[in-house]
Amino acid sequence: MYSSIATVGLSGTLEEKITAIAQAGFAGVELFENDLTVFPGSAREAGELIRAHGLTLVTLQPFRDLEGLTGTARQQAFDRAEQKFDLMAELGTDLLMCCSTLHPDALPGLDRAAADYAELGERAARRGMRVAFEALAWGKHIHDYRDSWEVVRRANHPAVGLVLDTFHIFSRQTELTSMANIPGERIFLVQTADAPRLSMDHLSWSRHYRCFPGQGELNLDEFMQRLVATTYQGPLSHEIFNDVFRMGHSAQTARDGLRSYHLLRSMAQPETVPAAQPIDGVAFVEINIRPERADVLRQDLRALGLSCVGRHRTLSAERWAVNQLNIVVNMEADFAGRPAGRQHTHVGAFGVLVEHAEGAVKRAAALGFDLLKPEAVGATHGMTALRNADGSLGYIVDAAQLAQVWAQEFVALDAVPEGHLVEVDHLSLSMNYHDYLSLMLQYRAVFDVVPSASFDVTDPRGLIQSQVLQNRQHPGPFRLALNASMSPDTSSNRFLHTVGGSSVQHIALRTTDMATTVAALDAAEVPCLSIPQNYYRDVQARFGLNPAVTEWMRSHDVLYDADEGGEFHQRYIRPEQQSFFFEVVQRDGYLGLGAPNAFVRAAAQQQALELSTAGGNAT
Ligand SMILES: O=C(O)c1ccc(O)c(O)c1
Ligand SMILES: [Mg+2]
Repeated sequence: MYSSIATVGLSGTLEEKITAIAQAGFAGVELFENDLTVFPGSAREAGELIRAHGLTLVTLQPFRDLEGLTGTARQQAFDRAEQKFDLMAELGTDLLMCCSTLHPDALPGLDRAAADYAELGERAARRGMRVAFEALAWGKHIHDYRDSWEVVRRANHPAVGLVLDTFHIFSRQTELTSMANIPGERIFLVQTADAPRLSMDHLSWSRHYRCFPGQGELNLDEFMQRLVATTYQGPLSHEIFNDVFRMGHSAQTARDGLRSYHLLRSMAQPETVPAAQPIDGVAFVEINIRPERADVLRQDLRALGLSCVGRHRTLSAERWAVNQLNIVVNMEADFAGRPAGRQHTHVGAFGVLVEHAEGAVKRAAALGFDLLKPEAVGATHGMTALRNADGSLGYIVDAAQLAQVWAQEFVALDAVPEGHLVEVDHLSLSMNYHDYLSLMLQYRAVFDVVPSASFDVTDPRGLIQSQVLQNRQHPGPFRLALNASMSPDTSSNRFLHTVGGSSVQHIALRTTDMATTVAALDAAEVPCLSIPQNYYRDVQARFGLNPAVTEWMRSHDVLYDADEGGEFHQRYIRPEQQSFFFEVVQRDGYLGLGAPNAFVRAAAQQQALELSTAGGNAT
């Protein structure tokens, strides 16, 4: 099998698409005919462009509405096909990909379709060409791969083969066991796509929401195993119709496409790549801050019960800790490997804990992800980092390495205190829309984490799409919320503008005793996000708590939720001040991240912003 991608999946002109595809390292490309139609040169020049970039032109696609016609309509369909064969000769490809018909006059019948394809195959063969037949999920008569295979089988012509497209197969929930009946050499093309599970018509779902394998929810693992069993040897070609991919950033999209291809190959041959490991928690969060601003942060950390337990031996950086919670306050003006263009205080890096860091790093490298090796930037801590699409770093670290980092990189100042705060509960990233699927792929491909269903947070200025990556064994120790918004003024996009790019927007810290943590924050006069009063009327009505409990939450701006696992309390501190902010949570068996409260938080942030702007206090 070899890598390929359809031009429809990228943004830009044909030349831009081909450049991005070649630079990412693909071997082949499917030419979507619209891209040829608007190409300013001839078909021959388009073919030369593709070959000059070292790519194989896998197929011209799609050819539509061939089978099931009679009389002149049938004749015209074959004439049209002959003209596409002329085009293919000039382009330099031998395969025409044909979709099952949507023609209003097309008649049903597998034998009729098989006879049409036998004739098309015969015409193609005369010119040294081949045709491949695909069942569209919304095909008029043929919308199931078992039927398209039956057409190919009955056509019984060496120049007629099958297309398997994972979207069409999974979107109709067709069983995969019948793949075992198809000899690998009769499959001429495999088109790979993933997708979120949505309930909408097949065509709209396919044309707008496809994504790369590893970004959606289809069972591509099983598909790949069954495909290997057929002994198929041809291209694995991503065919992705996606609204975000069409908007731009083709180089990044193409690179992700190749990573996704490596992921598919690893599903087919799991023994070739180290297994994905679960994430056991957030090892540390590193905050980049200018020295003159650090005192406010130190004050907040102290109020939260953290102590400054170490000073970096060579850099202007401090380690603050309590129990398993570690925050590195980095005051270096310019630190190698950090994202460019960030002005404000921001989270420049965080570390994720795995059992064997070396295995996870090897897996990430094998799948083609960008890694920052410590040697490359003259760092002595020994930790390799994934370079997140947002520019921040995701260090991969195991317990032994982490202990060594603290012992060797920092001069110990104090013992790590015990207190009510125990660890990072979750991180919430706000990112550019085009980074969303990129990060999703990275975490899901490298680690054994799974996404929650996607949901929309209603911000006063628009919707924020949100999804949580978490342990497969749920509830587990790791949760990473991904947020992105198409609306320019939502809280997540305001944050992007302030910080100068995607980053961690809030760090949620878990306390075992919210009342004590709140009292300590109040005693230290750490401001918290003011929650609208009406929220508590609704909490009281929904949960029927003791009114005194609700009143305590109201007077302390604590948010509440409960699910089948248990109760949840949250409080946001110093909102908007340092661009990112802390959240303190207490979870007593609760499974989620307080999603039902997210719209209240977004509105409260908007109100806080308006107040601070009106008062001339904007930071
Ligand atoms: O949406 C379409 O029309 C379309 C075209 C070609 C394909 O291979 C496909 O899967 C869908
Ligand atoms: Mg297809």
